[in-house]
Amino acid sequence: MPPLNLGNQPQIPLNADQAWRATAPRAAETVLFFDFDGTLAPVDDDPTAVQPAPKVLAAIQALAPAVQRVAIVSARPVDFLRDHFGGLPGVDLYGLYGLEHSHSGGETVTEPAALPWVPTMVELADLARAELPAGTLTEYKRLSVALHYRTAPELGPAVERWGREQAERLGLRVQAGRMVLELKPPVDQDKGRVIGEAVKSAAGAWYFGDDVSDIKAFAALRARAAADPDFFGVCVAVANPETGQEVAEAADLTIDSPAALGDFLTTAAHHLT
Ligand SMILES: O=P(O)(O)OC[C@H]1O[C@H](O[C@H]2O[C@H](CO)[C@@H](O)[C@H](O)[C@H]2O)[C@H](O)[C@@H](O)[C@@H]1O
Repeated sequence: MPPLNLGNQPQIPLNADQAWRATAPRAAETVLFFDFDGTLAPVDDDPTAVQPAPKVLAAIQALAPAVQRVAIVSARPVDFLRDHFGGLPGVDLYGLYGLEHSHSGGETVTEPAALPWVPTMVELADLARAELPAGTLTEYKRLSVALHYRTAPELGPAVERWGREQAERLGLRVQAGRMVLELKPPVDQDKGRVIGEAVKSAAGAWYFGDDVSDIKAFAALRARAAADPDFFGVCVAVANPETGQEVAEAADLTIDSPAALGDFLTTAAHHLT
């Protein structure tokens, strides 16, 4: 396991085992955050077909009682996340980059400032299906629209151009991702803000992610650690051929794949339970 670059935290580089040992005494005040696609679940051409990697659900179930909170922080809607994690007690769900959230199986709360944008997203999804070339996939998510080109990468530049023009026309924000461009309401919410808020009362946190939107979450952990030398934060990248290098450069540690993350979390459960 490569050494961790923990920035302003411990004075010596740690490997993953040492980082879990450093987490153990503060486990009850530590939050474990996970991105979903590409992190907990391997990428698939069909966004509706993905499932968490083997061992992931069992490891999260084992870890949840040992830590302050487990939270999934995703661009997917909360309903989608609930279908995959709803049966796990004590897991909080943040969907649509935090525009929706549900805590410990409770009702889904939507950011009120985003709600007026639902009709715009309906219109945008219809237009995308009508105007974008065959081979692209339009994913309507109520408060955002994702324009996919994974099965036709050569269409990426055209999709990017069309999406950015529509964002300009409709006053939306864009979020680039892995073979996808996403259009979102102009509301100040993202994974960094979710994490910044959620770690206020924590003594430590781990964040696992694979995409550029996860780098803001890493930055939020770094900011929390910079403000409090006792806070122990670890940023973990999950490798991939698209955004992997950029995300790994921002992380303390890189894991090979969602399947390898299943093994990694299973080992972590032995450290914390
Ligand atoms: O924040 P995340 O949980 O990582 O969600 C990011 C996007 O994930 C999904 O798209 C990605 O995964 C798909 C399924 O493996 C894949 O086909 C696609 O190419 C990836 O970009 C999801 O469909 C998007 O809505 C999310 O924005």
